[in-house]
Amino acid sequence: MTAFSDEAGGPDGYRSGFACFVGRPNAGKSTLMNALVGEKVAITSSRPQTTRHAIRGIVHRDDGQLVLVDTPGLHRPRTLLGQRLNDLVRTTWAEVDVIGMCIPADERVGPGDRFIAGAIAEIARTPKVAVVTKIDTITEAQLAEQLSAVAALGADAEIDWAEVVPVSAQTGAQLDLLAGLLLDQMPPGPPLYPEGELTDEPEEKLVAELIREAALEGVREELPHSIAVVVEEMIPREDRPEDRPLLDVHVNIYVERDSQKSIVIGRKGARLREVGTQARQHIERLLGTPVYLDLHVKVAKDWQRDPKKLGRLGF
Ligand SMILES: Nc1nc2c(ncn2[C@@H]2O[C@H](COP(=O)(O)OP(=O)(O)OP(=O)(O)O)[C@@H](O)[C@H]2O)c(=O)[nH]1
Repeated sequence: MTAFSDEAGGPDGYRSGFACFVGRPNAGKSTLMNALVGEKVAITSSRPQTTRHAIRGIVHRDDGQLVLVDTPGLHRPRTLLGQRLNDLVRTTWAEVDVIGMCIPADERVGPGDRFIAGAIAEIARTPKVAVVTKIDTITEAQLAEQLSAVAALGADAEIDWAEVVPVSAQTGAQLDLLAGLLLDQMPPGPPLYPEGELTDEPEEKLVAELIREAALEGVREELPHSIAVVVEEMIPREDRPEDRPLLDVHVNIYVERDSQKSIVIGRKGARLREVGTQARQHIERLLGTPVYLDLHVKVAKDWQRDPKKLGRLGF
């Protein structure tokens, strides 16, 4: 008997993978994730990113590792960026190993829940667990009723719930059970995040994309493909109080010509400031942390035609 299985390279019976929680506003997602992880983990204080998703926290157990990732909310998309964010939400859903849908015990199942159930139903291959939250607020009889409403919600959306689990993040009831059931949906494998190991490049690409979108907004005609965005550095600001982290994000925006540089910067820098404000909000939403965004506009002459420059710009 060896301590590690051959195929997976992890300890025997050990599972690991990604989970995300969805649910309408106020469903108790954040409270649940914090309770599962045990303590508030600011994304900047531990940034073991190997996916492009913001990691909310990691549940370490003897039998496995559960990585909880954050998704921004699904919106009615009004802009291209909004559309992007929705795509991002769906991409996250499709890439995790299990989706937990939170439904509060103390509110009737409604249109908001049906909208989300319909959307996750489209992610056909990913197992879905229904989590009835805040059960400390209701009686057993009410819980029984809510459980049948949740079963009906699944049936209507053609979701086959892998599990339906009532929990309370407040009292801690059934949290351990939930973690175990989520872990059951994970593939066998070694821990995904050995402590201290970081590779956050893919996340930086995503941040770069958000900035590029914001920079192109309104000037797409003038500089269709002439903008490249490179995130030079993302580092947590030192000497910040633990509950008030700040992530410094240093970014270069490359254009091909001086004339394009002035377009991006705008009159007295007004446009660039606007781009920064807009992009920062989206980045903060994505990463779940306050961000200081430092944007510089540089000219890389004809970068689109220069293979060396293209390489440096990440193409
Ligand atoms: N009694 C009780 N209240 C809870 C529980 N979990 C969450 N709440 C409360 O429900 C409210 C919403 O919880 P959140 O965790 O912020 O919900 P959310 O789904 O993350 O909300 P959004 O960020 O708006 O999407 C908060 O006031 C919580 O304190 C629980 O288990 N029991």
